[in-house]
Amino acid sequence: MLLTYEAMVEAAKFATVWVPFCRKHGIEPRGPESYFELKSHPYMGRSQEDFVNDRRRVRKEYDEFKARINGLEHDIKQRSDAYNAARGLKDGEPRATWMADGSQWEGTWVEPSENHRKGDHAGIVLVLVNHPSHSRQLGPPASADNPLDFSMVDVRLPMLVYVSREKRPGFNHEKKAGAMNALTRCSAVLTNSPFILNLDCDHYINNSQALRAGICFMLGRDSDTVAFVQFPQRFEGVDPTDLYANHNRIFFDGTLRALDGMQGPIYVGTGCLFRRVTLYGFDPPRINVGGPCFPSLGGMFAKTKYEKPGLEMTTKAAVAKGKHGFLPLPKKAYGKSDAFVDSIPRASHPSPFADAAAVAADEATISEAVAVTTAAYEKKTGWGSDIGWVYGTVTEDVVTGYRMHIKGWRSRYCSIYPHAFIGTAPINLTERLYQVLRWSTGSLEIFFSRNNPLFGSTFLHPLQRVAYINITTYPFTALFLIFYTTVPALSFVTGHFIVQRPTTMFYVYLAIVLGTLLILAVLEVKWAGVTVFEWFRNGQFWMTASCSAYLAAVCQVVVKVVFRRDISFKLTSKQPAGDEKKDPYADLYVVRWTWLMVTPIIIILVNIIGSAVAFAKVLDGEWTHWLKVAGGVFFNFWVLFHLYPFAKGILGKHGKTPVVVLVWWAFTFVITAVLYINIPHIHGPGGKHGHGGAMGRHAHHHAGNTHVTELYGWP
Ligand SMILES: O=c1ccn([C@@H]2O[C@H](COP(=O)(O)OP(=O)(O)O[C@H]3O[C@H](CO)[C@@H](O)[C@H](O)[C@H]3O)[C@@H](O)[C@H]2O)c(=O)[nH]1
Ligand SMILES: [Mn+2]
Repeated sequence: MLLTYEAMVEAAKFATVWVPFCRKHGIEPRGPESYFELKSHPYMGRSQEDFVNDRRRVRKEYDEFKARINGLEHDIKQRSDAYNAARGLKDGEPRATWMADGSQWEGTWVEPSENHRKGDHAGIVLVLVNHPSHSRQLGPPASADNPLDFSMVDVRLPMLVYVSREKRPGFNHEKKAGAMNALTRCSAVLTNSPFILNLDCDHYINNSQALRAGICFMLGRDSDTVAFVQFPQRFEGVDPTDLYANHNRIFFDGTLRALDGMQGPIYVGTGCLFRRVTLYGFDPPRINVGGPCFPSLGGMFAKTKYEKPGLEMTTKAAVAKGKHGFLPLPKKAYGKSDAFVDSIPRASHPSPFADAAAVAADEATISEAVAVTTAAYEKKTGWGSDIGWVYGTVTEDVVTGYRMHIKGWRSRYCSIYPHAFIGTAPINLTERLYQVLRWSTGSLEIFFSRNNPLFGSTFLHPLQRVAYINITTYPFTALFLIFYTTVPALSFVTGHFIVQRPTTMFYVYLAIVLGTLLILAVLEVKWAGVTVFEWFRNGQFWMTASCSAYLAAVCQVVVKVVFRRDISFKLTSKQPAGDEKKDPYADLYVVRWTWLMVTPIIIILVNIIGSAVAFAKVLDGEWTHWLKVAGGVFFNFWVLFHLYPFAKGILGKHGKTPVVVLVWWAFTFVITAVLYINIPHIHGPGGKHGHGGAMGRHAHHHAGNTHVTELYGWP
């Protein structure tokens, strides 16, 4: 949409001031919004006067820039109305949207019409800032209309291009994966840099050294087998108590970092630096994924060893003659653009063609760049399967990284401080549940696809395979969790218990499971640097997500696999901009009802009622083993403890007062207990049927009168 384009034009204009200013004074962070919000003293160690003046000036420029951005929508509309009026359009004639230079905008129009509406428009490639020169370019000294002295500063800006791929109704554009593939081809034609940084639209660069840090892992000794460098995702705008575990610390600082000791972290969609050729389906130059534990297991059964193509295959002459034999896939798999295919050897062997000035953004290049982003380009090619981002799942990231790992590529984890990139997270319960629903659905889709990690090539490190199996099957935990969180509490009501008299083996299993959990927890807290509080938050949100989103994901995927119905992708909406100043976390307690909330609510009720009934039975004298009852009730409370953030979330703005949840729960508890005692009911044995068990053993007989509760197992 023209709005995005013109906002980029404004940003490019502001950058001519902002970037040299940052270079001159070593400004950090480089995002102007976060920089100007800094509370700490920004004057430390800098030449006072010059800096203070420059800063004041840039601040003013920034405020004006923001005002222009905010006014854009209005300006574009007004300008277009003026142009359209000047042309004396009759009623019913389409009203075009006009660019500042007086030409018609090709993309989506303010008033949609044929070929100019969302999902139906031509492709557009517009160069906003062209290739910078290779040598330093100093700026102008201070002058009357420009008080900023840039005479000692390099003022070059990197190339900046607006790309909007062609969209047609009824065409599967493959969402983000499709967008990334179009961008990859487009950038190959325009710049063909050997490395690609991929950021979501809701992320920004927070540390100017991030790229350099990442590149080190790509260029260092022995790093030619590294396909991508993954940075942890960091978020801002999350409430301080991180009610729904948005920071995901265990995953980023524990899991991803641990994977670094094997073949490398999985690709998580954003904050990732790629080696371009790995996206083209190239194999690594060597296989060395074994690591210290399994030095030769990786690739042990591999039939073919990859050989690096001779450089003679990639010379200009050879390429001109159409010798594309060095390509890992047939030439036609890459699509019909010769310009694109010719860019591949230059990306895989950049040195002979180091002369990058050869790449010019002339008219022919631009029309080629548009051509590779057309909707039909990928028809009958390998894009989306063997080349580029992989299609067919809503979590294209995991599977794209996976396909590189099974070729024997490694990946690296790069965590730096200040955080390399920062993004926004959904702080609202509903959005958060939808987000994990999408992730868990995507994971299962991968499991039920040809990319099931059970069958991946032997180049995959054995433990890496275990990690991939875990990441594609974890939603199944929902089935067990639902059982664990309801059956014990229901047993209090019905009086039938699954575990009658735990055996020694039962206790041994229990001890092993608890011991493992404890070791894991210690590792996560001590080694990954996750605080104990964050650790609990993680556990709490895991239970919430598991009994709602994971369960729904399992159902959705079963429907997809059985009935072949497609799953729709909903963009995660983040907290709305606007009255941020008032309460930045206002969205946290906005309740939007969803079916995903049903199971957790049921589980909460079942556990409160179960405990209340048990309590009543003891009061009533029906049960005498009160200590054992207490054990079971404790387990119910443990479940409730995990669902506490969820309960807070659904209470909406009342949940802001922490005690309110507890008051509600206590109320339900008391009512149930009182009702149970006062309503006449059948005391005594039941036991017509047994429950199936995920508890390690089944009770084969129900001793009708034993009112004994025991430990039910621990989640
Ligand atoms: O049709 C689409 C939908 C999404 N996007 C991009 O995809 C990103 C991810 O979508 P978002 O709504 O921000 O989802 P999140 O849940 O925040 O994203 C996480 O999960 C996704 C699915 O696993 C990954 O793709 C993301 O990189 C990862 O940050 C967006 O920022 C967009 O840049 C598109 O380009 N086209
Ligand atoms: Mn996102």
